[in-house]
Amino acid sequence: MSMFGTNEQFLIANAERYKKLVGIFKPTPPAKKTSDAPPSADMIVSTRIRPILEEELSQGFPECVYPRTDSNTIDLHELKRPVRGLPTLNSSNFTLDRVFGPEFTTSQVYESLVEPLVPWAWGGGVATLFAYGQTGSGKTYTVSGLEKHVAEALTDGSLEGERKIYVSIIELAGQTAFDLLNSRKQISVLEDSFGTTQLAGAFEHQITTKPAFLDYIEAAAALRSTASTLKNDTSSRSHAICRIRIENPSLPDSDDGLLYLVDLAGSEAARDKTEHDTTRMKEAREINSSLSVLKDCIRGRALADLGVQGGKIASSYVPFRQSTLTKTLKHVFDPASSRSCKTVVVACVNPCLADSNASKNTLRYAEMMRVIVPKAKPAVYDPNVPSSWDNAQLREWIEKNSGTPPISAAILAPKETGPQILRLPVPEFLSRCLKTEGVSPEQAQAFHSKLWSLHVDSQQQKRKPAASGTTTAVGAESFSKGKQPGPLSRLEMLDSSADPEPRASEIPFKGRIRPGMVVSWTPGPEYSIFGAAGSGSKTFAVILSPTEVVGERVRDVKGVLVNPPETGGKEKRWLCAMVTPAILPGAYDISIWRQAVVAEDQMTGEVVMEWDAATRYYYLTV
Ligand SMILES: Nc1ncnc2c1ncn2[C@@H]1O[C@H](COP(=O)(O)OP(=O)(O)OP(=O)(O)O)[C@@H](O)[C@H]1O
Repeated sequence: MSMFGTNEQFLIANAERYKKLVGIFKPTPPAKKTSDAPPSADMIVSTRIRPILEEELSQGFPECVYPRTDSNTIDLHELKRPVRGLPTLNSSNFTLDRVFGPEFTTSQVYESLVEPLVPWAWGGGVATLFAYGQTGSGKTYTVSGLEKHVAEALTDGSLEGERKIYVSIIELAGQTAFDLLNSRKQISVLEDSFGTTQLAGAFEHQITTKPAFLDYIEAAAALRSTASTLKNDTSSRSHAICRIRIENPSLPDSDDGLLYLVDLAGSEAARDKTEHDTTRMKEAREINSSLSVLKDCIRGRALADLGVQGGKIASSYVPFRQSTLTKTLKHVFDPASSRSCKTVVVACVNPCLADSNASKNTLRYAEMMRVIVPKAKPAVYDPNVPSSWDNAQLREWIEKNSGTPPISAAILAPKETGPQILRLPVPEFLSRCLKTEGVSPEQAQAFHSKLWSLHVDSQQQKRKPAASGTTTAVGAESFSKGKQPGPLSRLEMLDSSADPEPRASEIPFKGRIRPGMVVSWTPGPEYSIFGAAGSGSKTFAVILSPTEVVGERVRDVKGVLVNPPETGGKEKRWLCAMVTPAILPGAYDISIWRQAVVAEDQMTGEVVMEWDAATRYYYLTV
């Protein structure tokens, strides 16, 4: 009996005819939508086709994928078995941002895709590489090779400044995670009540030299493959996540840089794995669903980033809570973390004709992940719209607006345009400012806020219908002058947290606290995490009600009773909903179900927030 199934026998028997048909194949142009527009600069979807292996060649299978030499399009040919007559060719093509054929080395792939991610993470950004594809398509080969190059780049002293580097490597199978740098100990992926994903129990190891780094990478790989042999090939059915955290000791308050290298679970079972027991099928379903959520998250995040860059804000939804994988990668996907991200996807393809179906699915999935930048008309220069500035215009603005001493524009923006400087990770922006002699961290921070508030204002202006006038809180302004609200301002009032009381500003805010008022507050130790989270140090909350009217069993976000029976305190306390920073710097969300108890003593002032229907976020009104 042959070791091959009927389809494989058919392919081997018709290999010569197949090759002849491929030889005379006339390529058709790829679909317009995918080939014309430029890809997003911060999101690259590529494919790597591994060489056909000796074993596959000796079995007599031809190759099925053919990169075109003049474009990023790949042709994939299958042999169709007709009801009668000779087999015919069934061809499809796929266009991606970059294509690496079998002749490309891992070094070349690194230079093209990953090298730019390293200084990005070093500067405080978030960078992620995902490799996925069918079992045996070269994911591990690719990721482990790339990890070695990353280890080299991070430790060879070529990057500027001092950093502390920490690495952790975990494996994720379904809902379960294992620490690959701690004897594969099981750890838990939890999202605490503050929305922070915790890899409870995962070790982080500080790295100072390349050999130490490589030792960790190898130890993790060895552990993964031993576990795999013992447990029936688990490696291809789990995700491996190598997380490198980069701390900048000179900016202790800034976000750490993050570089993730992710070797994803095989997208489908290999051809020769036939045992489809229920556990296996359940696993396969889980993997498929996590890969599908991942695709939506990658696309959603890339679209949201395009919006930040000054383009039209695409309505995008990032369903990162829907799978453990994307929850673990919360920093990459959470729209509430306004971090600058770069993402690279490598779709690994096995070129063997017998696996053409899996390869087709891999390439199709890759194509779906691609985000095409809509062809925009070049922005017309406007001094109040940072996203319309070229490098010279940006530099001029920096020199004039950065205070004393003026921040060197040549150091802050050697070649960046307005949209590019807005995308720069905040720590990198601040580090560059601090290179000008005499500039203090406060000046750098204030200057960053100045640029961003100009940007956010210009975006709001663009979205405001002309009739509604200025962006100031109309309610507050007209009432404080003692005017009765006109029909227009009453309408706007409904979108603003401004006090409806005409002479509100004459009364200190603590004398007129009411549901819906937004206050700034300094969280006590019990909610200290709110102070640390988000952009900047300000924390805001929306008043819901006095605590004493709340039922006895109601609990806050920490699980603490809001109105315990034994309270006899005189201090006035209010139940509040948290205000959390949204993806656009300067924009906020109200987390109505994330509630905290705020004592009046902790409140430092009223702030006015305004709802913007176009972006679906709240903004502070000055
Ligand atoms: N670019 C390449 N050049 C040479 N050999 C390669 C290349 N890519 C992969 N291989 C070889 O192909 C085989 C399968 O690769 P690899 O183990 O990386 O696949 P995988 O997708 O990670 O599989 P799994 O999901 O089962 O872990 C290995 O023997 C590997 O050495």
